[in-house]
Amino acid sequence: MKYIEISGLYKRFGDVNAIENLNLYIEKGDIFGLLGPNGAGKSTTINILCQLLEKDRGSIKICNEELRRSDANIRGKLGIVPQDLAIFEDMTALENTMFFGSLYGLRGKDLKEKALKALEFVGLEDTKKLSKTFSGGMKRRLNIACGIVHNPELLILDEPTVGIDPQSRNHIMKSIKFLNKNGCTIIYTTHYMEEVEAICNNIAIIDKGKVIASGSKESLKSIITDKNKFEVMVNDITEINEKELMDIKGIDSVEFKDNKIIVSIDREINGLNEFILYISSKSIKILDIKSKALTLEDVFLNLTGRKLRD
Ligand SMILES: Nc1ncnc2c1ncn2[C@@H]1O[C@H](COP(=O)(O)OP(=O)(O)OP(=O)(O)O)[C@@H](O)[C@H]1O
Repeated sequence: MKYIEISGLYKRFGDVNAIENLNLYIEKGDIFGLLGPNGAGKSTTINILCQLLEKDRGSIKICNEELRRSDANIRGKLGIVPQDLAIFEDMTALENTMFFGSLYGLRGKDLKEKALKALEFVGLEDTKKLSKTFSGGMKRRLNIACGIVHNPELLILDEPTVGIDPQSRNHIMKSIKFLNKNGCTIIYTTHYMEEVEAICNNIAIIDKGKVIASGSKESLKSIITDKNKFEVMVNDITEINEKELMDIKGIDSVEFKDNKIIVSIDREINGLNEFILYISSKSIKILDIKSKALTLEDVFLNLTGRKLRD
């Protein structure tokens, strides 16, 4: 069932077309990844969806009903975890969570119980200190508790893992999967393709305010079946020139990591032969060659000619 359907969405800020004819739909029960580089239009899209920003034009339907401004019914079903932390530094975790719960109409015993449950869920139940003493990861987790306190049926998270430690990141990833298993539809925006690969089932890749590809992870990767990717370990990487490699016919992209070259090669043109000849011509030894799985980063690179994170 189409849960959310966005069609022909436009938003302009002065001279900047932040969103330009954006179309996408999200199924109920999805963990839907909105993946794109900085400035692609992710936050603008979800701010319009959350009614924090007015669209210039276009249609947003939730359960087949056109979203109207200040629709209280929809607001109650939505949980929002904004990119910029929305917590009060001079309040404790419980006070913050209860404050946001009260905005959603929760009161009394029910409010406190739900706030404690949300804090337990993000692993902050025992914290009595003021939020200003929290680490970045703890603040991010509190931000999530404030967004889920009223048990929303749709949770929108805008880059919730920016600048946090790996432990908090893992906690957030696990929490999102758990919420989803319990019936919550999730929209997750990020420019970290690893996160999208790890938790999302359906994805829209957006760039310059438009959806450039959408579908399941597998269907997106099948866009680039004409490429092979290899990881080549060599004894000395210093003599290898990126431009010379890119000049070899059939070589699509090259990346260097320690003493490894990660190279994407056109299947049609047998560039691997030429690549090996080039390496040998420099008297460099190949220690290992592995075939590598394609990633969403490769899909983005293939579609735009740019990296997700430059
Ligand atoms: N309030 C605003 N005023 C002017 N320009 C804006 C405003 N909000 C966004 N923009 C511009 O609109 C474009 C899309 O921005 P948006 O924040 O939606 O991108 P994003 O994909 O969320 O990027 P990021 O990951 O950096 O948050 C950018 O060029 C941005 O500079």
